[in-house]
Amino acid sequence: HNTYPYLHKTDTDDMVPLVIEDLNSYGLCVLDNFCGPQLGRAALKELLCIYNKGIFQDGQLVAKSKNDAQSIRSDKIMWVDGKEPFCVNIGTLLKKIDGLIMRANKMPNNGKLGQYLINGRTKAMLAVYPGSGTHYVKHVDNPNHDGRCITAIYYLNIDWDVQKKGGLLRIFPENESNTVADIAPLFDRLLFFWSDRQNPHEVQPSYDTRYAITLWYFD
Ligand SMILES: O=C(O)CNC(=O)c1n[nH]c2ccccc2c1=O
Ligand SMILES: [Fe+2]
Repeated sequence: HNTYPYLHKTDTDDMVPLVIEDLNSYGLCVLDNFCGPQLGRAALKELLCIYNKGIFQDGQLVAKSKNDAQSIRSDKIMWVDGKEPFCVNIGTLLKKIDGLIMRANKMPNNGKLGQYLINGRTKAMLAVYPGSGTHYVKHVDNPNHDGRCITAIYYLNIDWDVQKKGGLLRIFPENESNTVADIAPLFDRLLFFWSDRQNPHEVQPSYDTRYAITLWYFD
């Protein structure tokens, strides 16, 4: 597989053209250094604090082992709206992502993005893959027109080395049969992709604890 030349270092202060260009060309967009290490680390700290309170939901049931007592659980999640007192920095991060998506959606000549009128989003889903091979099987986020049009994932993994820790997100764009998009879940990286059948994707087995915050935008 060859992979996409879509990786952007966002030193330019206006990311809107990048988002429009890449969503139209590749159906996905990767923005690095999205909000800077300060806010990124503050958001990670809040996520860790919530996670260590043990209030995340149990991980998804992936495979029942032989005896029912154990079952392999995968990603653990928790939904927040970002206004909670323990999510101040996560809330600031979410506002930045909302602002970018809304500006891109309103921009004239924004191609396919103009076909949507984004008028809301889900709460933020905090997701932790606890390592030891936890993964997410190949799937489509919105296979049956539930209204979600764009998936936004913000990664918080400092010093993440995919060679050692796995946890790669692999997207299989439907109209690119021999091309995949391999996205490492790097700290302060923001990813957008169309949520529908255009983008089947999988989270490959992770061998360290892997943190992400996901939003789905509705039209
Ligand atoms: O973390 C990633 O890189 C990609 N992650 C996903 O595609 C993904 N997609 N759909 C979900 C639904 C419920 C709980 C977790 C998930 C989830 O991690
Ligand atoms: Fe997904």
